[in-house]
Amino acid sequence: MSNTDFVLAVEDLTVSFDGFKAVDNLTMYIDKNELRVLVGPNGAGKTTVLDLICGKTKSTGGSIKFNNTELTKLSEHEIVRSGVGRKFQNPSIYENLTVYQNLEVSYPKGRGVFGSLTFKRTQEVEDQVRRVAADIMLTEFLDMESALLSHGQKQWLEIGMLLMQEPELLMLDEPVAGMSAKERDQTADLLNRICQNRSVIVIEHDMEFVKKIAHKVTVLHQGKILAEGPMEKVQADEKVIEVYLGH
Ligand SMILES: Nc1ncnc2c1ncn2[C@@H]1O[C@H](COP(=O)(O)OP(=O)(O)OP(=O)(O)O)[C@@H](O)[C@H]1O
Repeated sequence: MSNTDFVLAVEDLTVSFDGFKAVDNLTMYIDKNELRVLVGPNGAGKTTVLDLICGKTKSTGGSIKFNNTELTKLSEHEIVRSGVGRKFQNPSIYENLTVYQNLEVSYPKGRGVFGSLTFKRTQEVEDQVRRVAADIMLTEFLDMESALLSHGQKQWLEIGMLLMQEPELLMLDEPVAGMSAKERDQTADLLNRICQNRSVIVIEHDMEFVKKIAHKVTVLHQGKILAEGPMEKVQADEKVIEVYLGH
């Protein structure tokens, strides 16, 4: 495959589990600073696509290029180090640590030219913690034990822990599940802010929320792309209404 200007180029990606193709010859391109939403009925293959990109599941065929580096040959750890962050549905924060400490422990080790100068490094980490805390709306809560945060704030904290690593591609699986209407709106603002300097892929079922965030929507069905494009176009697509939106 040739090189592209896309941050992520997925081409002919396939994975089969005992002969069942959960992802079937999928081709999809994500731009720099694009926020793409994956939608589709249960079992369409959305989670499996993210699992393939982050290396949790190995593909049977096809290619995944991130900044023109082939990911399908790398380990999960190497994929994280190359700049891909993934958030699963359930928050995995350290409940007994403060918000500050959760962010601090997520700062990549061995980063930065001041590695040997402790005070400079400390300042570097502190600056990054404060920047991220502002992004995730938790500046006022930095000293609070994380167990005391609301469900929505815990989700934001986990996004913040990923942002500490400054990923160039961030993937989120149903980030607003269980959130209040207000928290959903705040999360939409948060995602619109953070995709200004990275690409983001979100799996989401809540179409009102999708409308607020999506630059483009990819509709998956039986491991294949049923439709792709701006929300208005996808929403008006007969096939999409039939297999997904009509329900
Ligand atoms: N490791 C696995 N082994 C066998 N089958 C799997 C595996 N992972 C996923 N599948 C199957 O692949 C299909 C796609 O699953 P996937 O979880 O990707 O769908 P989804 O679109 O994310 O659905 P949902 O909206 O329900 O999360 C399902 O039929 C699922 O049972």
